[in-house]
Amino acid sequence: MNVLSVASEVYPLIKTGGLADVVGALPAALLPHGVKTRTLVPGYPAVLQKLKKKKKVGSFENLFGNPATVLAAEIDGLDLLVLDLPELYARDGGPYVDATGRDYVDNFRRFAALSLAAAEIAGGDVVSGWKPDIVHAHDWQTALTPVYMHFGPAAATPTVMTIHNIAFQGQFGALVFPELALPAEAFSMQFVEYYGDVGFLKGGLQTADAITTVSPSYAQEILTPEFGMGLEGLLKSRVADLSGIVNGIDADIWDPQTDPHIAQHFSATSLKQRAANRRALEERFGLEKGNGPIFCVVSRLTWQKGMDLVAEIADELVAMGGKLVVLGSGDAALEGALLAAASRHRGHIGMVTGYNEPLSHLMQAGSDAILIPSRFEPCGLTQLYGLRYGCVPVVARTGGLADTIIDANEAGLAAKVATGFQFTPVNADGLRLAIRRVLRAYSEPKVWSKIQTQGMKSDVSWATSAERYVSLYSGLLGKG
Ligand SMILES: Nc1ncnc2c1ncn2[C@@H]1O[C@H](COP(=O)(O)OP(=O)(O)O[C@H]2O[C@H](CO)[C@@H](O)[C@H](O)[C@H]2O)[C@@H](O)[C@H]1O
Repeated sequence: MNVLSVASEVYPLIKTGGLADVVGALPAALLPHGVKTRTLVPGYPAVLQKLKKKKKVGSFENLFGNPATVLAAEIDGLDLLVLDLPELYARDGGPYVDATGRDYVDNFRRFAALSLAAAEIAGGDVVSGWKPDIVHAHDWQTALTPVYMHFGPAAATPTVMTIHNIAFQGQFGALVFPELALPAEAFSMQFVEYYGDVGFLKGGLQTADAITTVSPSYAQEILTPEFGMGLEGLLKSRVADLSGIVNGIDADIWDPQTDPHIAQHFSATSLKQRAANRRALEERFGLEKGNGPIFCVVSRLTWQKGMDLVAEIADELVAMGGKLVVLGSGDAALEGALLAAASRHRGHIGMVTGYNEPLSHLMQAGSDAILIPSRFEPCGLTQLYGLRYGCVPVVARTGGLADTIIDANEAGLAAKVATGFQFTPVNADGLRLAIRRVLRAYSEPKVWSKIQTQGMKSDVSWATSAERYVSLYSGLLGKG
């Protein structure tokens, strides 16, 4: 089976968040099942620079007014198609924002072009000798793919639309519609019209044959007004085609026994070796040496991720005997509040702002617990990395966090299945209580190491979820 996966980012070429990790790791997990994935991404400078060998395999004379080339390349086993269209993708900033952090004004065109290219490739006339059996689009940036396919040459090819985060919907003013090269009838309730605007994700959710999101709990939550963010009605009407498949992690990249970014390798049977990573972390963040637990945060600094709650309880965390290290960037006010906490508690709270992949590995290896107080979380990956690294997850009971962490309550401990701490309600009081529970468990080394080892033994691989994607794809092909 051939799958065309289309996304705006893919690890290890370009990453701003968890989407890239998933798009980068899923193909290898599908391969043993006979599913061959080609991944189409935009030719941002960061992507083109990293490709050693690339071969032109197709072209467009005119994609929204510009010529474009489709390049084929391979990196770390990923079979890539890269849409080289300098007028839209050769920019100085990131994939979505300019160097000053503002959204590119032509994002609708940049990602409509990616989606249209995917639809044309699915039609089979662009990359000679290759045509996918299934097209899998990820998030709003590629959500017009099934819409273009519906009105184009690949109307019969089954499509899957995956929601990684419904908060980002790709909503643009109605004025952009004439520029999208869609027939007039597409500006209607059944397609892209969304409260009088154009909704990219809305169009994809209307048109795709199957809709998935990245955990079973989030699949339920987005049917409610609290989490559906305006799309709950549409999703309810498509509930028969909606499923939640939990993310896995790339167990080769995130392996404490081989990780090149950590100070000392370790496993569930050599947890003492984690100490060298703790020392490296203390040094990196200027922490005083001591025995209390080190909590870490590796996150975009946003309201979604509950980072205001971390800032709010930081003083008490230190007063209770804990230490805190934070790696993240995002909202300036949240960044300021966390930096202020770090300067109030030098030696006890450390912060590094920005994006730093190697440091994120050391933090999982050297901290005792990872705080994830998200207000909503489609799946979450950092708690899965935490499980694998013996860095006990302390999570809000929501979405994929609720699905992947087993609470260390008495029953969970007695049954030897507990892997972390869940809390609700998701507010400062909830987080405070959770931290108190962590400190109590940490003071009993036997209890603590049991939680760590149980977490390290839990299956965070892609194996089960890859099977679920394969049966979803097969079901769609069977439907014909
Ligand atoms: N400053 C920093 N430096 C280095 N690395 C950093 C970093 N900040 C974050 N990261 C990394 O970025 C990734 C974040 O992934 P998440 O799944 O936690 O959230 P995100 O909201 O991006 O993803 C969305 O999509 C994914 C994929 O489906 C869902 O799991 C999730 O719930 C959804 O919100 C992790 O790999 C993390 O280590």
